[in-house]
Amino acid sequence: MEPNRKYDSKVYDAEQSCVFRKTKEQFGGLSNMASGFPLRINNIPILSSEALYQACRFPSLPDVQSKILNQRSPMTAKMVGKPFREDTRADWEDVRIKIMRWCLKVKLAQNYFEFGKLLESTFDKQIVEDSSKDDFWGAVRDKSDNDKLIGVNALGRLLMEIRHFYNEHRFSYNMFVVEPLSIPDFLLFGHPIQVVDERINFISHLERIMHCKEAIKINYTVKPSILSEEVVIISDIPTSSLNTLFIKDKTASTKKVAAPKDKPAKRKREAKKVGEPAEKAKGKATRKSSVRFLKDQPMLPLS
Ligand SMILES: Nc1c(N[C@@H]2O[C@H](COP(=O)(O)O)[C@@H](O)[C@H]2O)[nH]c(=O)[nH]c1=O
Repeated sequence: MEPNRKYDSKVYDAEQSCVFRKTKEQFGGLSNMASGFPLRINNIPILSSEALYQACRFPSLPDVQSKILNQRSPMTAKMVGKPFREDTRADWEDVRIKIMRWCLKVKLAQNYFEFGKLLESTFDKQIVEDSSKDDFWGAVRDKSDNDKLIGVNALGRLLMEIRHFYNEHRFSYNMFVVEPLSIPDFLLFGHPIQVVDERINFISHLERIMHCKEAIKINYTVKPSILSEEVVIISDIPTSSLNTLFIKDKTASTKKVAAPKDKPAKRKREAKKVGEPAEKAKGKATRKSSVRFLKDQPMLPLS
Protein backbone atom coordinates (compact mmCIF):
# COMPACT_ATOMS: atom_id res chain seq x y z
CA MET A 1 0.00 0.00 0.00
CA GLU A 2 1.08 3.50 -0.67
CA PRO A 3 2.45 5.28 2.39
CA ASN A 4 -0.04 8.06 3.06
CA ARG A 5 1.88 10.01 5.66
CA LYS A 6 0.89 13.35 4.11
CA TYR A 7 -2.83 12.58 4.18
CA ASP A 8 -5.08 11.45 6.97
CA SER A 9 -6.78 8.13 6.70
CA LYS A 10 -10.45 7.93 7.65
CA VAL A 11 -12.85 5.22 8.62
CA TYR A 12 -16.13 4.97 6.72
CA ASP A 13 -19.26 3.02 7.49
CA ALA A 14 -20.09 1.33 4.19
CA GLU A 15 -23.79 0.99 5.05
CA GLN A 16 -24.14 4.72 5.65
CA SER A 17 -22.04 5.81 2.67
CA CYS A 18 -22.40 6.01 -1.09
CA VAL A 19 -19.84 3.41 -2.05
CA PHE A 20 -18.69 2.58 -5.55
CA ARG A 21 -16.50 -0.24 -6.72
CA LYS A 22 -17.83 -1.40 -10.08
CA THR A 23 -18.80 1.08 -12.72
CA LYS A 24 -22.19 -0.52 -13.36
CA GLU A 25 -23.30 -0.20 -9.76
CA GLN A 26 -25.62 2.53 -8.51
CA PHE A 27 -22.84 5.05 -7.90
CA GLY A 28 -20.44 3.54 -10.43
CA GLY A 29 -20.55 6.65 -12.59
CA LEU A 30 -18.57 8.41 -9.89
CA SER A 31 -15.59 6.21 -10.73
CA ASN A 32 -13.08 7.57 -13.19
CA MET A 33 -13.28 4.17 -14.81
CA ALA A 34 -16.90 4.76 -15.82
CA SER A 35 -17.67 5.09 -19.50
CA GLY A 36 -20.36 7.46 -20.65
CA PHE A 37 -18.80 10.68 -19.40
CA PRO A 38 -16.81 11.83 -22.42
CA LEU A 39 -14.55 14.85 -22.21
CA ARG A 40 -12.91 17.19 -24.68
CA ILE A 41 -9.68 19.06 -24.05
CA ASN A 42 -8.08 21.34 -26.66
CA ASN A 43 -10.73 19.95 -28.98
CA ILE A 44 -9.40 16.44 -28.50
CA PRO A 45 -12.03 13.86 -27.51
CA ILE A 46 -11.18 11.90 -24.37
CA LEU A 47 -13.25 8.92 -23.36
CA SER A 48 -12.97 9.09 -19.57
CA SER A 49 -11.67 11.13 -16.69
CA GLU A 50 -9.25 8.25 -16.00
CA ALA A 51 -7.69 8.60 -19.45
CA LEU A 52 -7.36 12.34 -18.97
CA TYR A 53 -5.83 11.96 -15.52
CA GLN A 54 -3.33 9.36 -16.72
CA ALA A 55 -2.40 11.44 -19.78
CA CYS A 56 -1.55 14.30 -17.43
CA ARG A 57 1.27 12.20 -15.96
CA PHE A 58 3.23 12.49 -19.18
CA PRO A 59 3.17 16.08 -20.42
CA SER A 60 6.50 15.70 -22.16
CA LEU A 61 5.65 12.37 -23.82
CA PRO A 62 2.94 13.05 -26.41
CA ASP A 63 3.28 9.52 -27.80
CA VAL A 64 2.44 8.04 -24.43
CA GLN A 65 -0.45 10.46 -24.06
CA SER A 66 -1.67 9.38 -27.47
CA LYS A 67 -1.44 5.71 -26.50
CA ILE A 68 -3.43 6.39 -23.33
CA LEU A 69 -6.10 8.44 -25.05
CA ASN A 70 -6.53 5.95 -27.87
CA GLN A 71 -7.75 3.21 -25.56
CA ARG A 72 -11.45 2.47 -25.55
CA SER A 73 -11.49 1.23 -21.98
CA PRO A 74 -10.58 3.57 -19.11
CA MET A 75 -8.81 0.75 -17.28
CA THR A 76 -6.72 -0.05 -20.33
CA ALA A 77 -5.92 3.66 -20.64
CA LYS A 78 -4.41 3.44 -17.18
CA MET A 79 -2.63 0.15 -17.92
CA VAL A 80 -0.90 1.24 -21.13
CA GLY A 81 0.75 4.07 -19.21
CA LYS A 82 2.20 1.72 -16.63
CA PRO A 83 5.40 0.79 -18.49
CA PHE A 84 6.23 4.50 -18.66
CA ARG A 85 5.57 5.28 -15.02
CA GLU A 86 9.18 6.18 -14.30
CA ASP A 87 8.78 9.01 -16.79
CA THR A 88 5.84 10.44 -14.86
CA ARG A 89 6.25 14.18 -14.34
CA ALA A 90 8.67 14.76 -11.47
CA ASP A 91 6.25 16.74 -9.33
CA TRP A 92 3.43 14.22 -9.73
CA GLU A 93 2.97 13.58 -6.02
CA ASP A 94 2.53 17.31 -5.46
CA VAL A 95 0.14 17.96 -8.32
CA ARG A 96 -1.90 14.78 -8.70
CA ILE A 97 -4.68 15.89 -6.33
CA LYS A 98 -4.99 19.21 -8.14
CA ILE A 99 -5.02 17.39 -11.45
CA MET A 100 -7.69 14.96 -10.26
CA ARG A 101 -9.83 17.85 -8.99
CA TRP A 102 -9.45 19.58 -12.34
CA CYS A 103 -10.39 16.35 -14.19
CA LEU A 104 -13.54 16.04 -12.07
CA LYS A 105 -14.49 19.65 -12.70
CA VAL A 106 -14.11 19.06 -16.42
CA LYS A 107 -16.17 15.87 -16.10
CA LEU A 108 -18.93 17.87 -14.42
CA ALA A 109 -18.81 20.83 -16.83
CA GLN A 110 -18.95 18.52 -19.84
CA ASN A 111 -21.49 16.05 -18.44
CA TYR A 112 -23.51 18.50 -16.46
CA PHE A 113 -26.83 16.71 -16.33
CA GLU A 114 -25.67 13.14 -15.96
CA PHE A 115 -22.84 13.70 -13.53
CA GLY A 116 -24.70 16.43 -11.64
CA LYS A 117 -27.71 14.15 -11.18
CA LEU A 118 -25.45 11.40 -9.90
CA LEU A 119 -23.79 13.74 -7.41
CA GLU A 120 -27.19 14.95 -6.31
CA SER A 121 -28.30 11.38 -5.73
CA THR A 122 -25.66 10.99 -3.01
CA PHE A 123 -27.37 13.72 -0.92
CA ASP A 124 -24.95 14.62 1.85
CA LYS A 125 -23.66 11.13 2.44
CA GLN A 126 -20.02 10.17 2.48
CA ILE A 127 -18.77 9.11 -0.93
CA VAL A 128 -16.22 6.32 -0.86
CA GLU A 129 -14.33 4.45 -3.54
CA ASP A 130 -14.24 0.86 -2.34
CA SER A 131 -10.86 -0.45 -3.40
CA SER A 132 -9.19 -3.80 -2.89
CA LYS A 133 -5.76 -2.26 -2.32
CA ASP A 134 -5.61 1.44 -3.09
CA ASP A 135 -6.12 3.22 0.23
CA PHE A 136 -5.01 6.55 -1.19
CA TRP A 137 -7.61 7.21 -3.89
CA GLY A 138 -10.06 4.89 -2.21
CA ALA A 139 -10.57 3.06 1.06
CA VAL A 140 -10.05 -0.62 1.76
CA ARG A 141 -12.40 -2.99 3.62
CA ASP A 142 -11.30 -3.70 7.15
CA LYS A 143 -10.36 -7.37 7.39
CA SER A 144 -12.11 -7.79 10.72
CA ASP A 145 -15.21 -5.75 9.87
CA ASN A 146 -16.34 -5.82 6.26
CA ASP A 147 -18.69 -2.91 6.79
CA LYS A 148 -15.77 -0.62 7.59
CA LEU A 149 -13.70 1.07 4.89
CA ILE A 150 -10.39 2.61 5.85
CA GLY A 151 -8.28 4.91 3.72
CA VAL A 152 -7.50 8.43 2.58
CA ASN A 153 -10.33 8.10 0.06
CA ALA A 154 -8.93 11.03 -1.86
CA LEU A 155 -11.23 10.45 -4.82
CA GLY A 156 -14.32 10.18 -2.62
CA ARG A 157 -13.33 13.34 -0.80
CA LEU A 158 -12.75 15.23 -4.03
CA LEU A 159 -16.15 14.05 -5.24
CA MET A 160 -17.75 15.39 -2.06
CA GLU A 161 -15.95 18.67 -2.65
CA ILE A 162 -17.23 18.75 -6.24
CA ARG A 163 -20.72 17.94 -4.98
CA HIS A 164 -20.54 20.92 -2.64
CA PHE A 165 -19.26 23.08 -5.50
CA TYR A 166 -22.13 21.85 -7.69
CA ASN A 167 -24.69 22.64 -5.00
CA GLU A 168 -23.26 26.11 -4.41
CA HIS A 169 -22.58 27.11 -7.99
CA ARG A 170 -25.30 25.42 -9.96
CA PHE A 171 -25.85 27.09 -13.32
CA SER A 172 -23.04 29.51 -12.64
CA TYR A 173 -20.14 30.66 -14.74
CA ASN A 174 -17.77 28.67 -12.53
CA MET A 175 -19.70 25.55 -13.25
CA PHE A 176 -19.17 25.70 -16.98
CA VAL A 177 -15.82 27.42 -17.28
CA VAL A 178 -12.85 25.45 -15.98
CA GLU A 179 -9.53 27.22 -16.08
CA PRO A 180 -6.37 25.22 -16.74
CA LEU A 181 -4.18 24.59 -13.72
CA SER A 182 -1.35 26.99 -13.17
CA ILE A 183 1.30 24.34 -12.88
CA PRO A 184 4.33 24.00 -15.14
CA ASP A 185 3.93 21.97 -18.31
CA PHE A 186 0.21 21.42 -18.16
CA LEU A 187 0.33 20.09 -21.69
CA LEU A 188 -1.58 17.86 -24.05
CA PHE A 189 0.32 16.77 -27.16
CA GLY A 190 2.86 19.52 -26.55
CA HIS A 191 0.26 22.29 -26.33
CA PRO A 192 -0.82 24.11 -23.19
CA ILE A 193 -4.18 22.89 -21.95
CA GLN A 194 -6.77 25.54 -22.71
CA VAL A 195 -9.68 26.79 -20.67
CA VAL A 196 -12.72 24.54 -20.87
CA ASP A 197 -15.76 26.64 -21.68
CA GLU A 198 -19.03 24.76 -21.91
CA ARG A 199 -21.43 27.70 -21.89
CA ILE A 200 -22.47 27.46 -25.51
CA ASN A 201 -22.81 23.68 -25.33
CA PHE A 202 -24.95 24.00 -22.24
CA ILE A 203 -27.22 26.52 -23.93
CA SER A 204 -27.49 24.33 -27.02
CA HIS A 205 -28.43 21.44 -24.79
CA LEU A 206 -31.11 23.56 -23.13
CA GLU A 207 -32.44 24.57 -26.51
CA ARG A 208 -32.71 20.94 -27.51
CA ILE A 209 -34.52 19.80 -24.39
CA MET A 210 -36.80 22.83 -24.43
CA HIS A 211 -37.60 22.38 -28.11
CA CYS A 212 -37.12 26.08 -28.70
CA LYS A 213 -34.22 26.19 -31.01
CA GLU A 214 -32.62 29.58 -31.29
CA ALA A 215 -34.78 30.79 -28.46
CA ILE A 216 -31.80 31.46 -26.32
CA LYS A 217 -28.83 33.40 -27.41
CA ILE A 218 -25.69 33.69 -25.45
CA ASN A 219 -24.07 36.90 -24.50
CA TYR A 220 -20.83 37.08 -22.66
CA THR A 221 -20.94 40.66 -21.52
CA VAL A 222 -20.95 40.98 -17.79
CA LYS A 223 -23.23 43.72 -16.54
CA PRO A 224 -24.12 43.87 -12.85
CA SER A 225 -27.22 45.85 -13.76
CA ILE A 226 -28.91 42.74 -15.02
CA LEU A 227 -29.42 41.69 -11.43
CA SER A 228 -32.48 43.89 -11.45
CA GLU A 229 -33.91 42.48 -14.66
CA GLU A 230 -37.24 40.79 -14.56
CA VAL A 231 -36.96 37.06 -14.80
CA VAL A 232 -39.27 34.24 -15.65
CA ILE A 233 -38.95 30.78 -14.26
CA ILE A 234 -39.56 28.15 -16.83
CA SER A 235 -40.72 25.26 -14.74
CA ASP A 236 -41.65 22.72 -17.35
CA ILE A 237 -38.15 21.79 -18.37
CA PRO A 238 -38.11 18.01 -18.09
CA THR A 239 -35.25 17.91 -15.64
CA SER A 240 -36.14 18.59 -12.05
CA SER A 241 -32.86 20.31 -11.30
CA LEU A 242 -33.54 22.82 -14.03
CA ASN A 243 -36.59 24.18 -12.29
CA THR A 244 -34.51 26.71 -10.49
CA LEU A 245 -33.03 27.99 -13.69
CA PHE A 246 -34.10 31.49 -14.58
CA ILE A 247 -34.61 32.10 -18.19
CA LYS A 248 -36.22 35.02 -19.81
CA ASP A 249 -37.67 33.88 -23.05
CA LYS A 250 -40.32 36.21 -24.44
CA THR A 251 -41.74 33.73 -26.91
CA ALA A 252 -41.87 30.49 -25.01
CA SER A 253 -43.01 31.76 -21.71
CA THR A 254 -45.70 33.23 -19.58
CA LYS A 255 -47.61 36.16 -18.16
CA LYS A 256 -44.76 37.66 -16.32
CA VAL A 257 -42.86 38.58 -19.44
CA ALA A 258 -42.88 42.30 -19.97
CA ALA A 259 -42.66 43.89 -23.36
CA PRO A 260 -39.41 45.71 -23.86
CA LYS A 261 -40.01 49.39 -23.11
CA ASP A 262 -37.76 50.67 -25.83
CA LYS A 263 -39.38 48.65 -28.62
CA PRO A 264 -42.01 49.83 -31.12
CA ALA A 265 -45.65 49.33 -30.12
CA LYS A 266 -46.23 46.48 -32.55
CA ARG A 267 -43.43 44.49 -31.06
CA LYS A 268 -44.75 45.25 -27.59
CA ARG A 269 -48.08 43.75 -28.57
CA GLU A 270 -46.41 40.67 -29.95
CA ALA A 271 -44.43 40.18 -26.81
CA LYS A 272 -47.59 40.39 -24.76
CA LYS A 273 -49.25 37.50 -26.50
CA VAL A 274 -49.15 35.29 -23.52
CA GLY A 275 -48.60 31.58 -24.05
CA GLU A 276 -48.08 32.03 -27.75
CA PRO A 277 -46.54 28.86 -29.18
CA ALA A 278 -42.85 29.22 -29.77
CA GLU A 279 -43.22 28.00 -33.36
CA LYS A 280 -45.60 30.79 -34.26
CA ALA A 281 -43.31 33.44 -32.96
CA LYS A 282 -40.28 32.09 -34.70
CA GLY A 283 -38.39 34.65 -36.70
CA LYS A 284 -40.09 37.67 -35.16
CA ALA A 285 -37.94 40.58 -34.21
CA THR A 286 -39.08 40.32 -30.63
CA ARG A 287 -37.76 36.86 -30.39
CA LYS A 288 -34.66 37.79 -28.55
CA SER A 289 -33.57 36.41 -25.30
CA SER A 290 -30.37 35.41 -23.73
CA VAL A 291 -28.78 33.95 -20.71
CA ARG A 292 -25.73 35.45 -19.19
CA PHE A 293 -23.21 33.69 -17.08
CA LEU A 294 -21.70 35.88 -14.44
CA LYS A 295 -18.51 35.08 -12.69
CA ASP A 296 -19.29 33.90 -9.15
CA GLN A 297 -22.98 34.55 -9.69
CA PRO A 298 -25.76 32.18 -10.57
CA MET A 299 -26.54 32.18 -14.23
CA LEU A 300 -28.93 35.05 -14.74
CA PRO A 301 -31.37 35.83 -17.45
CA LEU A 302 -31.91 38.97 -19.37
CA SER A 303 -33.06 40.10 -22.73
N1 LIG B 1 -6.64 1.33 -8.44
C1 LIG B 1 -7.84 1.14 -9.02
C2 LIG B 1 -8.72 2.20 -9.19
N2 LIG B 1 -8.42 3.43 -8.73
C3 LIG B 1 -8.37 4.56 -9.60
O1 LIG B 1 -7.13 4.59 -10.28
C4 LIG B 1 -6.80 5.94 -10.53
C5 LIG B 1 -5.45 6.32 -10.01
O2 LIG B 1 -4.52 5.36 -10.36
P1 LIG B 1 -2.99 5.58 -10.09
O3 LIG B 1 -2.51 6.46 -11.17
O4 LIG B 1 -2.40 4.20 -10.18
O5 LIG B 1 -2.83 6.18 -8.73
C6 LIG B 1 -7.86 6.77 -9.86
O6 LIG B 1 -8.83 7.11 -10.82
C7 LIG B 1 -8.41 5.85 -8.85
O7 LIG B 1 -9.73 6.22 -8.49
N3 LIG B 1 -9.92 1.98 -9.82
C8 LIG B 1 -10.23 0.75 -10.28
O8 LIG B 1 -11.34 0.55 -10.83
N4 LIG B 1 -9.40 -0.29 -10.12
C9 LIG B 1 -8.21 -0.15 -9.51
O9 LIG B 1 -7.47 -1.11 -9.39
